[in-house]
Amino acid sequence: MHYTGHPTVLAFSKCNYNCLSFLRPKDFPTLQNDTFLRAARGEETEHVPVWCMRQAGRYLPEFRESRAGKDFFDTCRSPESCCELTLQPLRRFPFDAAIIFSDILVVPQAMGMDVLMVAGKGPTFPDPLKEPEDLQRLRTAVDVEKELGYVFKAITLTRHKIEGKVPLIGFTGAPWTLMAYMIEGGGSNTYSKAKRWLYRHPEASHMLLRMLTDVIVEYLLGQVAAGAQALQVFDSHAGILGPVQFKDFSLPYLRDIARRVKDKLKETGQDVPMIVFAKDAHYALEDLSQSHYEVVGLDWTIDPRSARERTGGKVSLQGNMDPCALYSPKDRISEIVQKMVEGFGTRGYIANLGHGLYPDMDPENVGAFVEAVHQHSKLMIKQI
Ligand SMILES: Cc1c2[nH]c(c1CCC(=O)O)Cc1[nH]c(c(CCC(=O)O)c1C)Cc1[nH]c(c(CCC(=O)O)c1C)Cc1[nH]c(c(C)c1CCC(=O)O)C2
Repeated sequence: MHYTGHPTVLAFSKCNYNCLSFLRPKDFPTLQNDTFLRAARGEETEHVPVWCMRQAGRYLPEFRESRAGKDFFDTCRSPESCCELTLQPLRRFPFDAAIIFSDILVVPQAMGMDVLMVAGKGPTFPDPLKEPEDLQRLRTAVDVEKELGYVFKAITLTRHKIEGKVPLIGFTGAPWTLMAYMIEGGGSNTYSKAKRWLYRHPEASHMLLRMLTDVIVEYLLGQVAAGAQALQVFDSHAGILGPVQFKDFSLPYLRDIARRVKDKLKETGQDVPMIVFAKDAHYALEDLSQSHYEVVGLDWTIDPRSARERTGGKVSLQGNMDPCALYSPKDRISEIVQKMVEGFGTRGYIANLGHGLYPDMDPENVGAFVEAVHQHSKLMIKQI
């Protein structure tokens, strides 16, 4: 990493994590490209902003090199590493936003659960929640600053090091998605252990979801205080629920998170756009567009025009190219992007993929995607 310029940052590079406290969330460099923030608020832009979920990831050789031989969660706990990994994609592509490198599973860790990242298997909980009694194992009053302060430090450091080029997005997992991991113990095709709780132990399920919601609200507020300029809530396993269970076990908590975060931020005169990404929950689009989030993120199973109709202009939309379209030749990517942007329209729209980038994707094609969004949208906006 090259630390240049500001003397405090220079000093920082020589010290370790423990002496980061002097690096306060203040005097951040002026934001030069606010296209993403304007689009989130439905304001006019000169081009459609674009970023990719998992833009800091294994498809980049420099990411693989930085991560080599290091434990995943040790990397998450190192603000310097998180900062470097967040900045890597920005050095290659003109993305309009950065997302802090971290993971949604740091929240269950903060609540007292062990989570390991096992190569070839993914996230693994050695001791998942099995029965409602297991809720007693969780910390009741989580000291978010103490348990997750390392994420806040990573955000503050990164916001300085981005030098105002683009806004920095903070994020969290949604209560249902985190609950699913905590009970399942890892990834699953059916999430049937977690869904079993919903049918068999609805009260305990709501108790766990409420506990998660309380931690998430504080966590998101801490991220904003540390320098996050937008927030995304990932409900990656929303689709497995179906409309009835989503309305009962996910939506109320997603709403509660947005309302509580916004109410608190209003007290201090802050306004930070919030994005909800409930993957495969197309059945809930109408509800999601009235859930206090400025932006609704979409996976690729939703047609852009019908998403616009169903959300009735109430929110900005983000998404939703099939990540696998990046396996196409570059001219085909450009055509697919053009259709997508035409479908969504250029106002109140943030281009993204419908889910994260995969490790075997060609960085050059990611570059072609970003360029196509900028190029087509600039032309379309000029013609309006
Ligand atoms: C479900 C979920 C997780 N983590 C996350 C989600 C929600 C988004 C989604 O639906 O994908 C969120 C996440 N995880 C990561 C980010 C970083 C920011 C970014 O998008 O660039 C974000 C936003 C880094 C990461 N998190 C992870 C990686 C890859 C592992 C590595 O770097 O060694 C990255 C870049 C690990 C991870 N962490 C998780 C999974 C399923 C995996 C993949 C495991 C595997 O493929 O082996 C849990």
